[in-house]
Amino acid sequence: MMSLDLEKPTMSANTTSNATPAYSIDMESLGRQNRNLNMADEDICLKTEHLNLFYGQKQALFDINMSIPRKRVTAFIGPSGCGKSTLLRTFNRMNDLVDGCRINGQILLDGNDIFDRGMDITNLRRRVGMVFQKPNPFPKSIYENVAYGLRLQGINKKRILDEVVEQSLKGAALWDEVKDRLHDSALGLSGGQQQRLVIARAIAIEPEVLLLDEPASALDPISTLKIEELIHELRDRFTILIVTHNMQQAARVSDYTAFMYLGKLIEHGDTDTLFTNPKNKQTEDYITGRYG
Ligand SMILES: Nc1ncnc2c1ncn2[C@@H]1O[C@H](COP(=O)(O)OP(=O)(O)OP(=O)(O)O)[C@@H](O)[C@H]1O
Repeated sequence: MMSLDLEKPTMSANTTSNATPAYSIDMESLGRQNRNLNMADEDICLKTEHLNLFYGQKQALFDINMSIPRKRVTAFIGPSGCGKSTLLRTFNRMNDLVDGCRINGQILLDGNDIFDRGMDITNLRRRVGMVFQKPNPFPKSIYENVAYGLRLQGINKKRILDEVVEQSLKGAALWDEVKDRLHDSALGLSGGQQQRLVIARAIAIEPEVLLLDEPASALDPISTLKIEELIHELRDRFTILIVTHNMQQAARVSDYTAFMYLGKLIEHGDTDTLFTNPKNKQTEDYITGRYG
């Protein structure tokens, strides 16, 4: 069982410059296991190369170069406005929908540039699913929410839909709670259930990558815990990228963590090392609560 300490991370009282930093995250108490990961051994799913992003005149991302390993959980942390959500949204080209947004550089998904002219955006978004902060089920039944992506692909056979709906709801740890009311409106579910439904809808079409933009920040602590447990269960099937304001959550759920500051990627490494032995002073200042 993971720790349920979901409050804002405790900030360090020990901020004198020469003292041993008192890290605000106690990795041992989080109950996570050190997985001894090494980026050099990983199979890379996504890679950014010299990625810059501008909203009009304002540059929001600066020369981001990072490799994201397949079937691992990567957390993005950093102070408000540092570009976490912006970066997350570039991976399925959601920023294309923002007026005046301009991008240069590359993002490679399985080695292919997602900005290539030949890239089919609908197919990209099928391969790279996204879940937002606020649960957004469609005003349809629970069943139809999960079946939605398959129906879009022209799959209407009841036997197949039934099977995928059941497997996806089980995969999202929601089946037991809804199996007797699959044809009721999804809007009647609690916020936490709605968020798991949205995750079921996302995984029903078997994406390679799941982008989670603060998926638990609108939820109560118990629902938050369920989402975190779900991320643990899904990590073997999908490459998961999660933006979170909560450092403890990042430390609990992720294999790798990326720390961003003012639109730059400051440090990216395995979560155990980043939270216990950061290489960069700015990362250390952030995780010891000196700013943010
Ligand atoms: N649609 C937009 N148009 C113009 N500027 C934007 C837009 N979206 C974000 N920005 C700006 O880009 C910068 C990065 O914002 P972003 O939301 O990516 O940061 P964040 O780290 O996710 O912040 P938070 O933790 O507060 O959600 C901010 O300065 C923000 O004001």
